[in-house]
Amino acid sequence: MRLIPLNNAKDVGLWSARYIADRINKFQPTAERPFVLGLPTGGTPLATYQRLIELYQAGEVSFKNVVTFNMDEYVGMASDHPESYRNFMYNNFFNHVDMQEQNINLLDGNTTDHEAECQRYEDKIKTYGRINLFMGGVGNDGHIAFNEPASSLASRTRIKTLTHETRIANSRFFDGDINQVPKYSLTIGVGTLLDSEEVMILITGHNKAQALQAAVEGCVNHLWTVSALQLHPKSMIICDEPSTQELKVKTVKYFQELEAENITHI
Ligand SMILES: N[C@@H]1[C@@H](O)[C@H](O)[C@@H](COP(=O)(O)O)O[C@@H]1O
Repeated sequence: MRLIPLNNAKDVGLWSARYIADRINKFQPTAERPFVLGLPTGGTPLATYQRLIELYQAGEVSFKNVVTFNMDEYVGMASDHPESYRNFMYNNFFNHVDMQEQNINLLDGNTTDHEAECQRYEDKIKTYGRINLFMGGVGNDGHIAFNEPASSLASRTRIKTLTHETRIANSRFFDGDINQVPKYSLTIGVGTLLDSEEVMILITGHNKAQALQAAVEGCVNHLWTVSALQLHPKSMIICDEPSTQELKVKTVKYFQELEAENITHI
């Protein structure tokens, strides 16, 4: 695992956007051979999306031959609801770059057959071989996508019940009213994420400090699904200073020194 400790959330956005743009450009995607990018929602990746839009406007990257798969979606929320993850993605990213509509993949949380919808998603990913780079965030309780504590680390795309803690955390997007937060989601599984060629997780803010510690210093454990990154051959966490509060000074120093020496360490 590579850990990139940066100063603040803005730097996390700048660094991660530059990394994504460089990966796309190096890949030289074409219509026949697109770059496949996994994407999250949430407050954390907003700075990354903003910076990616700026890079696109500056002509430094194009998304014309990029295919995207989003991590998750609420169940039973109208697709035009301002807080649906579909809307979030169009408002904060897709509408501002040259993504092609047919290259955008989102889970449909309004289907009557959740199992078939999740299988469709898994099958669609397989038609591209695998996801080249999956970007993600993390919940306060260490969940990736909506893989809540005690999710199987071999799980695939499926319906999940959201924990009370996650619903409280996400109620900030619903006028602080937990009753408006959906109870279920469709989410890629931990196994789906681990199948990607590369995984990049963004972690910012002191409220994510325990999750970061579990991911880096803890054992692989289904109670902190982000810890499954330790099983991935090419995973990376980009974090800010407040989120490192629970890490040992020695741990942070170790990773800072690796980055200073520019060693790509996995
Ligand atoms: N399903 C999403 C996750 O993908 C996201 O990582 C998490 C943290 O979001 P934020 O970045 O807003 O803290 O929120 C939700 O639970």
